[in-house]
Amino acid sequence: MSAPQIVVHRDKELMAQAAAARLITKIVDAQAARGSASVVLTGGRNGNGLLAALATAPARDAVDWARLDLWWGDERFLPDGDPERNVTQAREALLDSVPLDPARVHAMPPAGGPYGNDVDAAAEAYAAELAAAARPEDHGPVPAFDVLLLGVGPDTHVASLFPELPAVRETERPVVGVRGAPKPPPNRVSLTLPAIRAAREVWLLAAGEDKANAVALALSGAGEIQAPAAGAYGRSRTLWLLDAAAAARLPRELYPPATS
Ligand SMILES: O=C1O[C@H](COP(=O)(O)O)[C@@H](O)[C@H](O)[C@H]1O
Repeated sequence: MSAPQIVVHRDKELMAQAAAARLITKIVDAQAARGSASVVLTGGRNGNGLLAALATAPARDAVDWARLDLWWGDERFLPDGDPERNVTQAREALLDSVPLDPARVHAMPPAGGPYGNDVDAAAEAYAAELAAAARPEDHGPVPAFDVLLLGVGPDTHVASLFPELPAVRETERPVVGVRGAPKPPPNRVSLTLPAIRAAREVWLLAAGEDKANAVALALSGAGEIQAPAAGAYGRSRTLWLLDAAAAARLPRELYPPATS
């Protein structure tokens, strides 16, 4: 478990640009060290903002896109191509404009696809895909992702792990089907906290005043069942990337005065 580090930027645009620059460096370093890199994407406003910033970042061509595995932390269980699917939004923000290897883009199964409307079967299939990619040195059923991105919801949810719902209590399976999510759509597929914690680095993104209470709660000792974001951490690093509005209710002593 790594203790959270907090970085606060002036506004959400700067936060997205700085996070994109940080991610480029991390991917390039991982590719230099291990030949390829793996990143878990998130949906939501801040995750898509980061991808859009990456699409226009001057250094984006430093990444060898063909040697990058992309996974998702969660997906809205909707038909393929639905505009509300996280993968659809990621394609629009970035993925369609870079030369990825399609075999390394690991989207979660859609509703109405090979698993029909069975969200549990879709979750099991994604768990099997992750297990097939895990190497012995990863010591678990999922790869040791280089970076796992998470948006933080106003209710402290991360991926599709919502406060008090069964998915956030899961301690064995790496991927679960979610029903009855309080944010539409109700059916989702999500990595669980154990799978999230397999990542080398977990980066949590939050911008805007509607996230201020969630950020303060998660970073002030709340339990992960009540505040799922509090249970999201990486093996070697946990980074909270915030804008000033989202950090507004954090005790000032929790982060250095830097912020640009
Ligand atoms: O529905 C979802 O919401 C969260 C947070 O989204 P935001 O727009 O409030 O930042 C997101 O992280 C998750 O991937 C997505 O499915």
